[in-house]
Amino acid sequence: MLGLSMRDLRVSFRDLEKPALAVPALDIRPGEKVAVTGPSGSGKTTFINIVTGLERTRHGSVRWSDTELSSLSEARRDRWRSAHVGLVMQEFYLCPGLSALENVLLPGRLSRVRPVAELKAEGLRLLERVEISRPGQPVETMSRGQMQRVAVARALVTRPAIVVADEPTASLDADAGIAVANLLLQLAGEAGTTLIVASHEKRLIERLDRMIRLEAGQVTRDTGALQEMAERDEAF
Ligand SMILES: Nc1ncnc2c1ncn2[C@@H]1O[C@H](COP(=O)(O)OP(=O)(O)OP(=O)(O)O)[C@@H](O)[C@H]1O
Repeated sequence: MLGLSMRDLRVSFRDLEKPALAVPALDIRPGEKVAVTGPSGSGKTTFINIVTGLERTRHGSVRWSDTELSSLSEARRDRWRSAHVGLVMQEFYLCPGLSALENVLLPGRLSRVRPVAELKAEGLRLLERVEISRPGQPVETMSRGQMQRVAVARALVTRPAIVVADEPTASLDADAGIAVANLLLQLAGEAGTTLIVASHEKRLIERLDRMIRLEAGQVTRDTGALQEMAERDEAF
């Protein structure tokens, strides 16, 4: 179980007057399910890239339990990510020419975190759970909803402590989007995974424990923090 502690984070890009993301302090508990929302350009993808180590932290601290991401080289961040993070992106990033099962097994095979036979059994189990009945079907012949369900199975196959999804329902129609969201929440819930989802989808957001809203790179609302404040006030 991994929790996040972010302090004094600032992400700036060249030609941008203000930081794309500025977060003085933010904590996410192990196993917490968090939505990150906000208008276009508010910093959601930047947030996702920082917490997964896809983007290097140059200013401030981003710590997942004992691992300080800002002090790791790119190669070490890549290794840490393949051991601990399952990713679901808007554009699935599946490999055409490979079957659903082969796609699901790919990140696990590369990171070698589990023996191949175990990985394959887990891959088949997850594909069944996401209702993919033909594991041998080439992914390029699947519907978009099916492709995203394969991507969900792939994100979970190594039993990562953290699952991060960037707009996982955005390129799907409403029904397929809800089906994917349900599966993501269900499977992450069963595994006790810390879940961070950037999304505009109201029906997804309202089912998570907490909502962090970003505007122009700043946290303008944090329902988790509000809840904690209310609990503290009650204790007085
Ligand atoms: N590599 C980069 N170079 C320069 N500016 C960048 C870069 N990446 C992001 N930005 C800028 O940082 C800001 C935040 O972008 P980000 O992609 O995080 O927003 P977002 O909330 O995910 O938006 P959307 O909902 O449209 O995907 C934007 O102003 C964007 O143009």
